[in-house]
Amino acid sequence: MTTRIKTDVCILGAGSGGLTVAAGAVQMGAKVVLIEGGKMGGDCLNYGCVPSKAMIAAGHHAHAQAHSADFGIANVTPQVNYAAVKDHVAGVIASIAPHDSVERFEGMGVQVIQDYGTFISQDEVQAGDTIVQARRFVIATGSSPLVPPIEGLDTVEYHTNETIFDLRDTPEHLIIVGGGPIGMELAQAHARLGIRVTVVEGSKVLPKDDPELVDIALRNIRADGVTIEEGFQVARVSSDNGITVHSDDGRAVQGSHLLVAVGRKANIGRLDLDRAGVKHDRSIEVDNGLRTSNRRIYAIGDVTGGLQFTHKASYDAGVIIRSMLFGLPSKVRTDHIPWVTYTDPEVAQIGPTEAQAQDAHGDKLEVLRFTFDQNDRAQAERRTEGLIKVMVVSGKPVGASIVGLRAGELIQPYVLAIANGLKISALTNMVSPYPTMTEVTKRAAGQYYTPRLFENDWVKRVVGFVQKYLP
Ligand SMILES: Cc1cc2nc3c(=O)[nH]c(=O)nc-3n(C[C@H](O)[C@H](O)[C@H](O)COP(=O)(O)OP(=O)(O)OC[C@H]3O[C@@H](n4cnc5c(N)ncnc54)[C@H](O)[C@@H]3O)c2cc1C
Ligand SMILES: NC(=O)c1ccc[n+]([C@@H]2O[C@H](COP(=O)([O-])OP(=O)(O)OC[C@H]3O[C@@H](n4cnc5c(N)ncnc54)[C@H](O)[C@@H]3O)[C@@H](O)[C@H]2O)c1
Repeated sequence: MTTRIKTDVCILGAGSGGLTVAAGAVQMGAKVVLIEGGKMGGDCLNYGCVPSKAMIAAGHHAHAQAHSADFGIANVTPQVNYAAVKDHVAGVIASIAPHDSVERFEGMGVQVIQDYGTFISQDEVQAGDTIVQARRFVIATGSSPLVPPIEGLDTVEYHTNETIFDLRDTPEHLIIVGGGPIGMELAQAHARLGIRVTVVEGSKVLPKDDPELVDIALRNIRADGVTIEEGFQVARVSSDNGITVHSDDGRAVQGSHLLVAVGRKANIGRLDLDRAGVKHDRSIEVDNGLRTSNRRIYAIGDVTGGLQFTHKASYDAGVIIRSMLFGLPSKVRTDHIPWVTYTDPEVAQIGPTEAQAQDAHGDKLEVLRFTFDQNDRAQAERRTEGLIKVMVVSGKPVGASIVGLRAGELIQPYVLAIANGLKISALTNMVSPYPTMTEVTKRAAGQYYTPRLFENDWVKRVVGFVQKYLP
């Protein structure tokens, strides 16, 4: 028997985006229905950010055991139990899961339906036996691993981010197809756990980041034992001697396990978007207020393509809550969205890279640089390999790139500055506690004033003159 529900807001997908809308909307007084077909928490909690960062943490501990001699502590070969590492990963997911659970959201007053939703008209969605009619819908159905039609791939057992965290048998040699953030984070984590790893990448590794910074990260990743084959476009996979991947130019790599990490595809297959009047190609088209071609329907997060990060999905949620609940105009922006690849060292970016800023701003661009070897805390940690670049236009930072220990934390002052349109002086006015790594962010900003104050004849003449007459 079919049940009908009328509500203010109906959200499809309980990942980072959908959960943020649900929690915000219900706590501000809207009637909310949340439809989730898979696991509460979506990709980030179950197959993405959380398990990958938990694996990286395990890899970090193993690496520290093997690299302590410089601190006067004998190196030991880590005894890694891969299945126990996976228990740790599952434990971390389980500890966060209650926060995203059906119970917590029902406790807030959200009606949760655990099934996949499909539009049956312009203002109705069916999920199982329930039809939901809503004033506004939010599509937050995320993305799935893209598995390209590579010849022979279907003849071998391969993993994606949806299965690799459940693998408990230690791979002897893991081949990773794709040198994007998923590939590189998991490559280094596995190598540090003592597993032989080869990354095969069709073009260049981490192509969206500044190549000068990527080179610094890659030196360390290679030093951890990861073999990286660039310009290796996988054209065929065969099952001779385990698994062999073949490039389009005749190279081959043979291994025991295969992880495919070559990008994402938007989860739109089950939605029947044409019936809802929602325009789409491979992802959902939205305007600058995140509305689809059906004005009652918004789309947020990975399903819209573009920047595919948890914090972007949550940010989108904030943008639409304003227009959906209060009827106020609300526009999305992306110039202040950072991203971090959690390799060691981390690579962090906000705004344009140096090359992109050069194209956009030409002569108006100033690039400030500061290296980690000038930071005392980095010296104490023996982590002096690192670089920050800040792209400045008319006295304001428009972008920043950092590679180095905890770059993802260090970029935050620039995230604050760019989000609020602050001048570079806002960073130099900051007094950083000594000795902290974050001092590099202030010292980089300080480079803006170095030529203006210390290499300036006019300043020198004024100081000389004032000194003559000062009592
Ligand atoms: C390995 C990996 C590591 C990552 N690491 C990071 C990181 O460190 N930092 C970062 O910011 N981002 C990271 N990401 C990206 C991040 O996971 C995504 O950007 C984020 O999860 C997107 O959130 P979302 O709400 O758009 O979609 P999702 O989290 O994918 O949630 C969508 C939900 O919708 C459900 N659904 C789909 N179709 C329907 C339907 N028809 N009806 C009902 N429900 C449906 C799905 O089951 C899913 O639960 C990582 C991704 C991967 C794969
Ligand atoms: N730290 C983070 O924030 C984080 C971590 C992981 C994932 N993510 C998100 O997930 C998204 C997807 O990550 P991803 O690494 O799967 O995708 P990606 O698109 O960033 O990288 C995929 C790589 O695979 C390569 N490739 C494609 N086909 C190939 C082939 N046949 N042979 C060899 N190489 C091939 C591409 O050249 C590309 O460099 C990211 O763009 C990001 O938005 C974020």
